Amino acid sequence: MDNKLDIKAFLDKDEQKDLLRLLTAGSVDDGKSTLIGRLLFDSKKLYEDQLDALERDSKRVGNAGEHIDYALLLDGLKAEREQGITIDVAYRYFSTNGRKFIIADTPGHEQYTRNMITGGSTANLAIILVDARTGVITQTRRHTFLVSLLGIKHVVLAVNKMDLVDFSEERFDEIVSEYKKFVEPLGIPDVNCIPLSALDGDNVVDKSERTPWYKGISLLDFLETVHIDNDHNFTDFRFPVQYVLRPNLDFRGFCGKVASGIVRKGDTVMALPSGKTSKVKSIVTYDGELDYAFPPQSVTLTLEDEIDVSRGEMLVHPDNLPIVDRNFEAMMVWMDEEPMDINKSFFIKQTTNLSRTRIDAIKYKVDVNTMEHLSIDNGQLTKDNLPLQLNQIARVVLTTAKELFFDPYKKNKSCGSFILIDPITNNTSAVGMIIDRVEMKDMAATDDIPVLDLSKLDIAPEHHAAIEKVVKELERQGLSIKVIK
Ligand SMILES: Nc1nc2c(ncn2[C@@H]2O[C@H](COP(=O)(O)OP(=O)(O)OP(=O)(O)O)[C@@H](O)[C@H]2O)c(=O)[nH]1
Repeated sequence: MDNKLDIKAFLDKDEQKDLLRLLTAGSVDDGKSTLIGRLLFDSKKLYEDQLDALERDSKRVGNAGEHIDYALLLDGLKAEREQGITIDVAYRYFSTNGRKFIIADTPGHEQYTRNMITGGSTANLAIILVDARTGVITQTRRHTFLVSLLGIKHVVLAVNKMDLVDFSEERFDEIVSEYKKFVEPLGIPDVNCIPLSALDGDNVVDKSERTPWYKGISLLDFLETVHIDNDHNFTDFRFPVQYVLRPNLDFRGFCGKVASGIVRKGDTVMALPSGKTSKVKSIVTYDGELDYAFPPQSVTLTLEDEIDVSRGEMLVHPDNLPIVDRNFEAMMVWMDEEPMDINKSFFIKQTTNLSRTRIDAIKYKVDVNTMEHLSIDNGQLTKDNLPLQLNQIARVVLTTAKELFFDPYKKNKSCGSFILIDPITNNTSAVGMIIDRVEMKDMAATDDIPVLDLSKLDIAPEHHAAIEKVVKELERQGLSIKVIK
């Protein structure tokens, strides 16, 4: 049997490959488990005893008739779910010649929204499954909305069970056009639709002869080649200090993970909030010194001057500053069984910074199934407006006790996200994605970026470049404006 894993060769080669993190979402019975099982099986990442057990169990309890029931590979997870023991995200690992993959397999039901948020928080790509017979349904919309909220840039709509609609091109086109209509306003940059049969393996690893009208590539080919390097922010250098290393009086190093941007030896850096500047003397790692570092490398920076920087503070380039503020608006997902108590103060953790915070207002809640905004009276909770419950999403205004150094999430995931921690139970109460500081409210939200239409202004075209420069500067400060020429 050639599906056996050669552990030694696998480990030797595996280290150097690049990693794609993906999230799978679909509703019950769309075939998610079968698809993941098929990917593991066809990419030859199963042990021989697993294969024997799979064949045996398929005959005994499988749901796939004469076929091997690939979903049985994932049954451990299912059993847990049915018994309600854990509702955690299951992570699965496989690799091909080209890439390593980590699949976050999240349950599809609305009650598991928080699991999807957890599983998707680091994902590069989301596979959203639909059954070709039923097409786009409420869950498809909800999952796609959450994916857009998490800023996942690549989506594959996997139209599964094409064998049950005779591999009909018309049916596929119908589903794709309905999906595209709904997905376009969400602004996900890369959306791909693939007709599949997870059960028979069509277009999963190899292109299928049964869909000659489909001109794209197979799912695995796509996963192996999708370009994700540009998804990182290499522009805005942010170095949240994790701790200060001072083994003796001659050495003071600032340890942390490069959250975004690139830092080079000799760069002038500014410490926030003090505003003091110095030059990077060395970039030290466990494996030796580096000339430059980029995300997500963990490094220790030493500076030429003795400036005071402590844990939770940040090193940045002085000509490219984050927003420094105590107020901001964010989209927030409630993660706690305990509903939100608006009178309570929470801990907020954003990068390595920890502060106290209170929730000033809920601007609106989002109905995750219809994406409708459910407005709240004047931003305040009233007795008719129940506070946020588990899995609910809202646009909120927060005020923190200390200044935070942040970017809008759209621009910088690591510095634009935070969690709220309940100070009494220590539970993670909520996760949030920062939209902008409060003064610029309504400016950078996905649904209401202001538009500057140059063609409507009485300004000579030779001055447009100057205007664009101003707009770029505003963008750098976190204010998004769309310019139309
Ligand atoms: N005909 C056909 N059946 C499929 C296909 N993919 C999955 N199935 C069947 O659909 C049923 C559900 O598949 P699963 O993989 O268990 O679905 P799931 O989405 O993981 O379901 P949950 O884990 O319960 O959410 C099983 O009987 C599968 O054999 C397909 O491409 N074609």
